[in-house]
Amino acid sequence: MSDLLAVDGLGRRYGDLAALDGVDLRVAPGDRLGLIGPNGAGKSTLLNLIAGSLRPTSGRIHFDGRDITRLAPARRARLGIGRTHQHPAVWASLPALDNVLVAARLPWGRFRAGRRAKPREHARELLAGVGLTGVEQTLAGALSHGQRRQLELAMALAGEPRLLLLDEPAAGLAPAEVEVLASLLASLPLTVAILLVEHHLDLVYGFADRITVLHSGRHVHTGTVPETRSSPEVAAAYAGVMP
Ligand SMILES: Nc1ncnc2c1ncn2[C@@H]1O[C@H](COP(=O)(O)OP(=O)(O)OP(=O)(O)O)[C@@H](O)[C@H]1O
Repeated sequence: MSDLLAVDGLGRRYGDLAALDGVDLRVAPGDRLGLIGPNGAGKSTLLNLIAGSLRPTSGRIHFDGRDITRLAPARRARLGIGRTHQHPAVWASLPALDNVLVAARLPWGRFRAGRRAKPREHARELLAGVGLTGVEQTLAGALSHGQRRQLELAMALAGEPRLLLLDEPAAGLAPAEVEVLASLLASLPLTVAILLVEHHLDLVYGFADRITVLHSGRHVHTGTVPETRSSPEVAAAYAGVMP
């Protein structure tokens, strides 16, 4: 199958520090790719470069065959790249339902979900799909941290992305909430490819078809879950003994 996302030689420097150093990555439609690595490995940098909130200092990014390296984040979103953040980005003073409605009408949603005949019904369905029923009129700021994560996921899905970038969705969740998240991720449709950045390795191993490992800004491994579990390079990266 042809690539949905192709990342070639991607790099980002901060002065002398290479936060990301010549990384290649491929994501096919419907892929479930886990992106792991110890703290400071460059995972969020790679995700932000793909989303467009950060500009690379080297390399190219293609989405659906189009060079998006210099495109603004909203234009990438309109092409079908959705994301969630390490700290859920929701409008705290708006009810949960309105958060989804607004997300569906933003520039990237206008030509997709925002065109739906019954937007409120659709927004309710999206909330139910992420396990949020009965809190439609609750202000997002009054939701628990786990619920805000679920809400942000519904908001990202409102844009009907073809690629969804998830930045540490399990961070700050209680074990029971991680289980809810795992079933939620498993229920997402294969029309959306998912790139999951996560420190919760059991969650990644249960979810991903393939796993890419970064260390000190460099790609050290891509393989299946069993290959990743038994990789000496991965063990070394986590032991902090990679050169
Ligand atoms: N704005 C910045 N200025 C300087 N250095 C930065 C900046 N952002 C990131 N870095 C550095 O780039 C490297 C990669 O950071 P990044 O946040 O991508 O890692 P990560 O794998 O996501 O880490 P974590 O798992 O801790 O979130 C780190 O050494 C980090 O300190």
